[in-house]
Amino acid sequence: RRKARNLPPGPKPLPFIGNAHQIPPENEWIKFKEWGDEYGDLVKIKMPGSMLYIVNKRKVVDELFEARSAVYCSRPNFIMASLSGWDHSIPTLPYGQRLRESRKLLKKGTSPAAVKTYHPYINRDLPFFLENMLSTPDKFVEHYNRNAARIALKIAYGYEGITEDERIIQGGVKAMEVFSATAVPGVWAVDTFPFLRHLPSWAPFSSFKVFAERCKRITDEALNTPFYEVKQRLENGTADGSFTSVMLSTEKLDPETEEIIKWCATGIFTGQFDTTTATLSWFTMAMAKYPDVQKKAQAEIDRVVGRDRLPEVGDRDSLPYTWAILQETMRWHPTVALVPHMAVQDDTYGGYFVPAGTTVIANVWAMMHDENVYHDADKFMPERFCEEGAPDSLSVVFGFGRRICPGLVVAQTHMFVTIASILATLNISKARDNAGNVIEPREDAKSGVINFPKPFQVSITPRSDAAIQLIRRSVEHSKTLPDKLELFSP
Ligand code: HEM
Repeated sequence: RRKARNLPPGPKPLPFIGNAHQIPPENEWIKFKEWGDEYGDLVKIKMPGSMLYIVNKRKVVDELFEARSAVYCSRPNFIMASLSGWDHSIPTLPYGQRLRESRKLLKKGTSPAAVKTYHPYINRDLPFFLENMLSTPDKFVEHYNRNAARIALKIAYGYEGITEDERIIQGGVKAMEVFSATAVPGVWAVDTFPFLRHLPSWAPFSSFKVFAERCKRITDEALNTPFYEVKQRLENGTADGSFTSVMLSTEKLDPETEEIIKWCATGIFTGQFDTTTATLSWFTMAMAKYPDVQKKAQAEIDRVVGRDRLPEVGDRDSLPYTWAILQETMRWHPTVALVPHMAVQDDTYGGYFVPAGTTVIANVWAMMHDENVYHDADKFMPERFCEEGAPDSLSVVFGFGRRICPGLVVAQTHMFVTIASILATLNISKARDNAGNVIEPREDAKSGVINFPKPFQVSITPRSDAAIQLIRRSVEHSKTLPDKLELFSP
């Protein structure tokens, strides 16, 4: 049937391995964009035993993932991720009742109204983060990670205090490493040939099972521990306000609903820290490479917020240039560069046949580097988002249609205020080696689901003595505030 229909063009495949040998292990979105320029709106790629379509243009993604969202709403097989303990995670769920219920429940804790109740906590936590940046600036990635993880842990499970959280954070970091390695479409043979999962662990070609079993132990420990601790605390009457405690107390509980709540909490916890850390890492690189942008944003913050207090979540509307920096960061190096959806029924686009079950990958990086939309796309220029009618990047980088990221409000809120606070108090510049030569940060991404830059060095210093005093005063003030989250009503 497929032969009889008109399939889109694509690079010439080899027998058995298809195009696998032509896909680079890193920055593959650049290659996909080149193929888009050569072959058109839909590019067909053959992988061993499966077929992927790549979409590089926003108008096509709008047409498929937004206007025909009911068709392009599922996910490809993530059997390897599933065997590794991520079997009910929301991002890998196929479209269906379970996904709808999960998203409905998750929305109660991530809606704009719920996120408003997190503002005081996010504002309270920032001075501690800035203090860490002052004392060990070289560990900036770790500080981003810890700050995001603490906020995510607070929202998801209500944990308190840095030291207490550390063991849970370490577990979450490891679980996310497992996710990033196992949830990449087309990489694991078992995702293409599901029967392989039934091989016994000692059989030839089944080393993936031994790896998956090891991963599953890490994932189970990381994701079950915080959830069951909240349950225990609820029973003891000592649980703090959190998504999990609110949901376990207000939903009509049966084992399935409880399981859904557990995976929603996992979605909040693990959805936040890697994505935020990756985005803020690219922001840091941008500030080092583009000092004029940094100065302009600092001038805006000094003018609007002054130097006597830190920026807060509520300042967002009065800081359009700083907001444009967030938009430009997410355009320059989108956090999730490739977004896979799966068609649940046969479809056609531009005369080409899309069989049910085809994985269609939206190349967000290509859309954000389309020269017809964003001139000098490789350059970091927040000004482009200050112009009248500028095409929005935030409506693309968080995904599409029925699978759009449920955490986008909390993510944008947290990242914005973090960026504004850094700019208010710190200077970021290029690092120098021992001989005094400038070290140019390289725009290289690691491989994986989340687009992290490879490790790079910058210099982070306080803007002034007054900025150091402001951070110290704010830390003291934060210590007087409760390390608790206000409860949202579901
Ligand atoms: C920089 C921050 C973030 C970025 C760039 C981001 C981006 C994305 C993208 C592109 C998707 C896939 C959407 C699609 O398939 O069309 C997604 C899904 C998801 N995100 Fe986020 N995200 C971020 C933060 C968060 C946060 C803070 C949470 C939790 C509160 C979260 C939870 C989720 C969940 C649960 C899904 C799966 C949704 C589904 O498959 O139906 N994300 N995110």
